Amino acid sequence: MKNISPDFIAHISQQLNDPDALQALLDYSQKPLRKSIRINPLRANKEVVVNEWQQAGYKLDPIPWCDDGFWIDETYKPLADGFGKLLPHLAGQFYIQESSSMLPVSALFAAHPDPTMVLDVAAAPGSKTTQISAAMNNDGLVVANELSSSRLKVLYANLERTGVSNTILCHHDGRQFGEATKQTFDAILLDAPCGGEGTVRKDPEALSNWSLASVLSISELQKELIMSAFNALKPGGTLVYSTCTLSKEENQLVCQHLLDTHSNSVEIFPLNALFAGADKVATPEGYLHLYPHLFDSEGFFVACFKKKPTPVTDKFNHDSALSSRFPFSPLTNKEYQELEHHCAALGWSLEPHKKQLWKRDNEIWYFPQGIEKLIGKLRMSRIGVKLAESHRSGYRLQHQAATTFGHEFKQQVYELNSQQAVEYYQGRDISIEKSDSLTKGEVAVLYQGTVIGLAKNLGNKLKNSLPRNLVQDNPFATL
Ligand SMILES: C[S@@+](CC[C@H](N)C(=O)[O-])C[C@H]1O[C@@H](n2cnc3c(N)ncnc32)[C@H](O)[C@@H]1O
Repeated sequence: MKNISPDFIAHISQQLNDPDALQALLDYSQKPLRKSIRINPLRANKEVVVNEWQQAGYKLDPIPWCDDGFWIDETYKPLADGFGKLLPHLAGQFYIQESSSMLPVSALFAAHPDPTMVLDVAAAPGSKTTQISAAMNNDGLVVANELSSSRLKVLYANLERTGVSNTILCHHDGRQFGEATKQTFDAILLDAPCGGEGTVRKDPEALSNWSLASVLSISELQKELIMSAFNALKPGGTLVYSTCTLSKEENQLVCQHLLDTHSNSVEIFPLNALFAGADKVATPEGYLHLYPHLFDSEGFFVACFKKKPTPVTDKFNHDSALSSRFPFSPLTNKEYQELEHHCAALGWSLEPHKKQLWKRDNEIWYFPQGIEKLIGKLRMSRIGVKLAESHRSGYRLQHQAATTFGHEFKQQVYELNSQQAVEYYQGRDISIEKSDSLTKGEVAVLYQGTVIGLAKNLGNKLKNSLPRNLVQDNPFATL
């Protein structure tokens, strides 16, 4: 039995104003949450992954608001705990993501189908950043920001695992963007820090210490964050505000604060028709307010706004730069040609990426398109993908070069079977039959057609090049 504070029940009962809905909410709060995944088109083919799950005895039910999202029907076979250690998950073929959490990004792309510069204000652990990058097919640029340093590391690990290459990681307070990068982004997601009232099915203690004082206090932060995000939006841009909480104080009233303050320049983009059945959870304003019992999910709130395309009077006069240091420079022609020559051994042409290659000391990096517009404005913790390091003996490709661009390699690729892939993730070398199609040196290793990393072909074995921090204790191959 979940421990739900009577103060919360009294508060939400007033807002719901419907005894049957309250009872349904309390009943569903006691039920375990059904699990869901989002297939990652950057690393996998949807049909192949769905087929794999079906072969393993699971039914996957499509989530109506996300083309790549599925609920896992465990009726016939319960899922093992820790299925994050499953090879296709380690390979980034899917992301374990609660169904309602897929909604904000769907709303953002419905309102703004082709953004080139996106800001994710509160991004860790990265379920929505990875969803955004997948929807952009890794093109354009996403600033993924997170205030907490420990959560920033998890965010980076998830971007790395899922083959995302178009992000800049930042570690700012989200309230700084409005001044540092005013009118810069086509689209902004503010998946705000919140009271988490909608998460009780997953976290039994989420509602045990509820207090109105803490709801009101966090709503002040949310108001500052939404105002800052709106200022960072280009005219004509789209802002999505979302939370996993239920009280109006953290949802509708935060949105109302934006509407009241910017009444001349903001309009609501209604979400009533976002997916079949959306009207069932739509508020009179056109926001979506999912109580857990309505779609058998977590509780969630999503609102979408457009900044009117007319010029707006801006109360800020100057961008207030958060950094001026940028220790990178573009590659010289000679450096580019040397690296191109090295990559040719893998049948990989760097030509399409030429303008996005930068260097710092002996490191070569691939940066997202549009980075120039942000240089000097933000302190960037990590940009794009580290491709290679130069050493006296020549270049050495890095793990992420393979996981991000490995699908472009035409030679020196080796498909591992399940047992070999398990050994690869355990950090072990892999014995192979001598292969005529491989020369000695760098090889990209694949699992189920997805490049999972690099190895060095020594003839009868592949020497493992998986970075130490990615080595796993108990990876497993079958569901
Ligand atoms: C709801 S979670 C974000 C979940 C994430 N969008 C996802 O889908 O994986 C909110 C995040 O906001 C971060 N946060 C809290 N205060 C912040 C602030 N002032 N600026 C930026 N991020 C903040 C928290 O550390 C937390 O990671």
